[in-house]
Amino acid sequence: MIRAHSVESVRTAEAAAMAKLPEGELMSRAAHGLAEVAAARLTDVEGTTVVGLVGAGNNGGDTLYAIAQLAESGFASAVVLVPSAGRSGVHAAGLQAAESAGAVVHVAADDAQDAVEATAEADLVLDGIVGIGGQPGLRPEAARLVDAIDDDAWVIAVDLASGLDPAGEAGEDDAVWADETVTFGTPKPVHLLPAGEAATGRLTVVDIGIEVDDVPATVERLTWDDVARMWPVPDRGDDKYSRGVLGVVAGSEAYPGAAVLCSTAAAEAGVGMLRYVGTPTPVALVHQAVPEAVVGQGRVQAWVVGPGLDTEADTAEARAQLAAAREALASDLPAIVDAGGLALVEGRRAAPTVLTPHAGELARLLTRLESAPAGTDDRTQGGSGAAAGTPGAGGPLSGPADAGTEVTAADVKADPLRHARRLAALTGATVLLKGATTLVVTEGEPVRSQADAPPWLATAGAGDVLSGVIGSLLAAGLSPHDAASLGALVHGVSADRASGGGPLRALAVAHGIRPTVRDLLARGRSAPA
Ligand SMILES: NC(=O)C1=CN([C@@H]2O[C@H](COP(=O)(O)OP(=O)(O)OC[C@H]3O[C@@H](n4cnc5c(N)ncnc54)[C@H](O)[C@@H]3O)[C@@H](O)[C@H]2O)[C@@H](O)CC1
Ligand SMILES: [K+]
Repeated sequence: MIRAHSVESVRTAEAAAMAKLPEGELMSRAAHGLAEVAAARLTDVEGTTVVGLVGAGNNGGDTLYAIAQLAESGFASAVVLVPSAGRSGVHAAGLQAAESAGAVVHVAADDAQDAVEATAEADLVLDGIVGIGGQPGLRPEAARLVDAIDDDAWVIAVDLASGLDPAGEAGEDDAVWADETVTFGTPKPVHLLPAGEAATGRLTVVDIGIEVDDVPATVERLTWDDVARMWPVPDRGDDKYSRGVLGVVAGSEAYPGAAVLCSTAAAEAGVGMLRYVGTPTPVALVHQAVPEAVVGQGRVQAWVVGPGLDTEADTAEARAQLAAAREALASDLPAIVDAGGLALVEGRRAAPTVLTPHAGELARLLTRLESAPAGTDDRTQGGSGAAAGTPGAGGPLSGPADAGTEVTAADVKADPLRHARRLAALTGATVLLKGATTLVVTEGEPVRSQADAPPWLATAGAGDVLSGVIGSLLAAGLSPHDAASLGALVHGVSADRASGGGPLRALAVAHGIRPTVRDLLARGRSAPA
């Protein structure tokens, strides 16, 4: 698991480490690690010239010491001092070290053109304008230099790409776009969240000796090695019932394929037994594709409600299926609710719940639930009461200003984490927000952020497959938070393997789940203890 810590936690851990170490030791370790990565990349890109863009804080200090080391190693090295105060505005000892080692110093405030040219000529750029002390956005003097960076240059962000919000909450267009980020001690939230991940590029963490193992993370990412630890593996005493029976209420005459995709994925994920509830056409198709499925209601341990469900259909069979969906939602069993099922969500369920909207569905659901007058839904039923009867309240970022106003898909895309948190606060559910980076948000837990899938996965039916995988994990007893994030990981890896760099079909992703889980489990068995 990759764990990212808040700026506040990092500063506390740094202060504790600094108290035990000689002055300057942490910065020296950071700069040394940074210089080693920079030297390796200069060799990779057959470059000879490196320039460090140096801001006013310790991020600039790291950069100055790294440039000093690179200059001593024989690379043509320069620094561009960004602050308007020039030499007196940057880390003094770092500047002295860089100059003594032979680095050329350009002061942007004294000769802007000279600074721009030096930046444009570099094969490798170290972005040391701001780190965790930075406000989002770039000031004009910094932006001018960043614009001058050659398209072919390799850009290493020091700690984080300058201009990004270190917390990864606010999106920011005006930021450095790095090929790689070298961070210190632990990843920061910005590195793993949609607002910053793309501009972060490849992430390397340099160990500088700060202790964060016991500090709660703000953002987490499951990795391949977590699968063996978390996946429900049967033992000799298990039978199909003890392993988990999943009920699937999915598909319709209009969208029969969703039932096939969801049920196939659940079977591929190794569910103990599958009960399918649907209308005649999807029933016939599920029989063919998943002969082990049992049709009709019965005892289950968890439900999938909604893929391909047509809430407008008005035949007797469709009404019966819809009644089964409502019954499942009203039950005290874990449920994952997707697509058509989201229209049936009225507020809090008492039981563990995963909601899996895309941006448009999240927007519609928030708009509907937040505009519902207090007391008209079952929001108070068995919940913790944090948001009971008070639409929009309770979440750290949701407030009265948000309540009752229409939310659009564009709003959600611009600020996905905040909106996912709002829905989690409102429903008490785990919210899995689909996107290039999938967010899994549960109140009181670190956000899980998964980016395992190729863009080819943006294809019809992919969500039906995901809900089948997550449903099988809920039926096996995983928590909604673990089921959603582990499901997203395995779904993404299966998609990556099935794609192999080319087009992808949802059915191929579903059929890839079984070998993907097998290989990830085998990887866990062969990993050193
Ligand atoms: N504290 C420590 O012991 C360590 C800190 N390290 C480095 O120190 C960094 C944090 O240092 P600081 O707290 O000095 O903060 P920063 O270096 O991130 O920068 C803060 C300075 O930048 C200015 N600034 C803020 N936003 C700006 C913007 N948008 N554009 C231009 N200037 C802006 C502020 O006026 C302030 O002077 C970390 O990111 C890391 O690189 C490392 O050396 C490891 C050890
Ligand atoms: K930086």
